[in-house]
Amino acid sequence: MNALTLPDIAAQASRQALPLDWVGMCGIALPILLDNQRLSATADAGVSLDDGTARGIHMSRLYLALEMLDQQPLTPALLRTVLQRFLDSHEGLSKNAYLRLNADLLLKRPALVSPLAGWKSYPVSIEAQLKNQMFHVELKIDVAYSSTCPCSAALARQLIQQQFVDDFANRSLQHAEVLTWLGSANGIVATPHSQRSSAQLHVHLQGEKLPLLELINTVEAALGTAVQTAVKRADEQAFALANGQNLMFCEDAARRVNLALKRSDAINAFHLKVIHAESLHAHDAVAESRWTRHSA
Ligand SMILES: Nc1nc2c(ncn2[C@@H]2O[C@H](COP(=O)(O)OP(=O)(O)OP(=O)(O)O)[C@@H](O)[C@H]2O)c(=O)[nH]1
Repeated sequence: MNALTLPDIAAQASRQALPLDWVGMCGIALPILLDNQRLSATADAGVSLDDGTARGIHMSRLYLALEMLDQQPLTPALLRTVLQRFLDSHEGLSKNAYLRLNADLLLKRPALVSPLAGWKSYPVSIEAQLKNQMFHVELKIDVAYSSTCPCSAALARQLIQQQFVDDFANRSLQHAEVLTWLGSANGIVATPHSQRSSAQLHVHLQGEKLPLLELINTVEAALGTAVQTAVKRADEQAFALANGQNLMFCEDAARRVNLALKRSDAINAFHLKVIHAESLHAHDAVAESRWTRHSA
């Protein structure tokens, strides 16, 4: 069959002359090269349809422009090139172009004490747009960590003191006896609650890098008790100590991450949300913080 005989509905005039903000495809399977890894990603690719009289955009042209992404390491410059190709292939139809890539970054993380390591997955989303000829990139990353409630720790300590008074009242203290008591269930009659928590980062970037690893490391260092991978008992004990030295409310976590992100040159603005999935409640404790760099 001759290609010229194929009907082209997209080229027809629209019955309702109305521009659209975003038209494209969501969930396109795509391998991307990120931080020296080939990742299985999904892409949402779209353009604005500014010519309200045109029936449709040309989906295949967006789809084919994505081919560049499976051949070259992902950078802001490459994202911009892809978006420009979206617009070049829709001349007269579209002014704005959008691309969102979703993937799980896998990082090998060492154990705290033992010579072991394991893989940890970080959901990331990279959103780029070329809008009114302005290009910008945003990153979304989720970082899992552990948080122990400082209030619960103080309440537990009070109960342990009370137990000590009950067990040792009006007695002369013997070092060995106290040591044995400390190692018994009475020596830790109450434990503070801790929870798996999540820092959700939404970062507006500046510069020519996609600093995923740098951001994840910065946030994990600021929070202090990242979720672990391979764990032997020695690692679990080190983790218990780290948590005991790192008590935090969700407000503390949000402030720490805020201060750490502000120090990064790669960031122009951010919105962060920390979620402590409480074991005390069936609901979560949540704190959010926003910041924008004001250039001098
Ligand atoms: N615009 C549009 N296209 C759709 C939609 N759903 C499926 N498609 C199909 O996407 C396919 C690719 O469209 P085009 O990019 O215009 O394909 P083409 O006309 O062969 O390619 P060009 O010659 O480059 O325009 C067509 O077969 C459309 O039918 C939709 O909701 N909107």
